[in-house]
Amino acid sequence: MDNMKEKIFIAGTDTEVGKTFITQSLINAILHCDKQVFGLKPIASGAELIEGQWVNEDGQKILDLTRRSPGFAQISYKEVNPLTFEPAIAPHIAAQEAGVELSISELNRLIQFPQSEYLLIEGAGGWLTPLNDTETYADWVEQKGVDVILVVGMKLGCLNHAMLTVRDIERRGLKLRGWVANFVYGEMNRSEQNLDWLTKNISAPCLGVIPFQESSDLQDADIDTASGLLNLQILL
Ligand SMILES: Nc1ncnc2c1ncn2[C@@H]1O[C@H](COP(=O)(O)OP(=O)(O)OP(=O)(O)O)[C@@H](O)[C@H]1O
Ligand SMILES: C[C@H](N)[C@H](N)CCCCCC(=O)O
Ligand SMILES: [Mg+2]
Repeated sequence: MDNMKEKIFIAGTDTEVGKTFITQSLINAILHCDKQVFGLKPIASGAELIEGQWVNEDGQKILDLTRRSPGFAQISYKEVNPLTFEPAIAPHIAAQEAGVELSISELNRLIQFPQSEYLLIEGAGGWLTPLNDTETYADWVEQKGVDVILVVGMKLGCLNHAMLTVRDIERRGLKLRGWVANFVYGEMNRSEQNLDWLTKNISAPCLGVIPFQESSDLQDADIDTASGLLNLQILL
């Protein structure tokens, strides 16, 4: 029986805006509600060889949390991150260099959505990250018809990045479930006014405002803090 309630793609206004941190925080929050959740990082670039396996940091972080979910303690790295490229560059270039096909059909071949109450899928880079010369990651999301949560990296320039992304998500007929303001770059001038503008201009709800976390390497405590600031009501 299909017990899947929610399938959500975590998009960002750019690379390094906190998609992984917010994905971890969402998984953590869902686990605290005693729900089953599986995190996927289908495509990752930037990896190191560990015991004969290419491992990406995002993939490992999402695997570690997913393994805490009921029934998923034994899942393998590849189940979370099937496509891993060594250099930390645009995935379509990394794939080309590695002689690996990166396409919608290849994603569909490699990824069978696991049976889980919640499925969170972290993208790579921004919304229109290419898969190849003709397809983007967003095209795959559109084909799968999954809902989207957008992580906005709060900085000067993010209003434009956020609205371009929101408009393209909506143009594709996808549902934007909400957005998260992540102060990943530290303080921002006129942050309140910027938050206010985003709130007025994005029709989907703001699920949380996450302050800059001081720890140099984000730990479980930071994930707990962010989880506590996320409003999951729309998902539960
Ligand atoms: N609120 C925050 N406060 C402090 N540091 C943060 C915050 N959010 C994220 N970071 C840090 O910023 C960096 C980028 O975050 P993260 O890896 O989650 O970005 P990303 O959008 O997933 O990037 P990618 O496109 O590579 O997947 C990481 O070092 C992370 O620990
Ligand atoms: C390596 C990096 N951290 C991400 N995983 C991939 C970023 C892809 C960006 C593509 C682009 O230029 O828009
Ligand atoms: Mg990431």
